[in-house]
Amino acid sequence: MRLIQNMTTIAECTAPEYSVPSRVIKIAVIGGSGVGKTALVVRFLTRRFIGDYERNAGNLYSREVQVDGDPVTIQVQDTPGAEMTGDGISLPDHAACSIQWADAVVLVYSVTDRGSFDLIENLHQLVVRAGGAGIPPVILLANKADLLHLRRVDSQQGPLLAGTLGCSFYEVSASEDYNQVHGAFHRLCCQLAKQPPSLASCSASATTEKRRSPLIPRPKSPNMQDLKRRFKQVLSAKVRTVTSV
Ligand SMILES: Nc1nc2c(ncn2[C@@H]2O[C@H](COP(=O)(O)OP(=O)(O)OP(=O)(O)O)[C@@H](O)[C@H]2O)c(=O)[nH]1
Repeated sequence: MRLIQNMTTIAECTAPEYSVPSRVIKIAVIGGSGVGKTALVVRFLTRRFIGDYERNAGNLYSREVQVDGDPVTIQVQDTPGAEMTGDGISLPDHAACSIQWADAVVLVYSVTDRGSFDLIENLHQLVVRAGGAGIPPVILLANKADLLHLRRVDSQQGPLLAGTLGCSFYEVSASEDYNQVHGAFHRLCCQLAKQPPSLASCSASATTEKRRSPLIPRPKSPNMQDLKRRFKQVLSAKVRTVTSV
């Protein structure tokens, strides 16, 4: 019951009803496995940090928010983790499709995982190749900044890499700091919302449609139900723990 009340509060804060159709902004979140992609997306959209997630199958989350006073529907595509293999990078099909679909890409590594940092340049190349003439805006997020004792990527390396790639950089902690996470995503949304509809996405964006091959399946449909299910799972796990003590 408490959970439902909380969800209602979140919905009231961030998803008011609008009478005019809102602009749609599509963001794909890409990175190595376990870097906190899901945690970041859920933190941004719900303010909450949930410690445990099933391995990522690639959910699409959708929410209406206000950007500079205008209603905007933000769709955030969470993706399965990329990995480095002997012959290069292995990116699940779903993540590759998401790059084609998105208006903007959030590249994520964990400061505790050197391998995830080493993937970023290759992932950026994939984004550039998928974008063709119209490379989408990209931001680089270094997550898990709270785990100081486990740090494997120096704090100067992220900004340096971002400078080389020509994208903005944010070091964040999904677990400790909502404002950092929100700030990074929100600035990206503002940037996209300022672009004219022909460049940023609206429901029938010409640019996005051009980049999307008819053979590429669309990412999974909007899934707030899945979020609610996860909250319930976490809540019932906590209740079980309390009962068993
Ligand atoms: N300490 C700390 N842990 C985090 C942070 N972000 C995520 N985690 C933890 O890291 C683990 C992986 O987080 P996920 O959000 O599932 O990562 P993912 O990138 O979606 O993982 P895959 O689904 O395997 O691709 C979970 O145990 C999270 O609780 C953070 O900022 N700080």
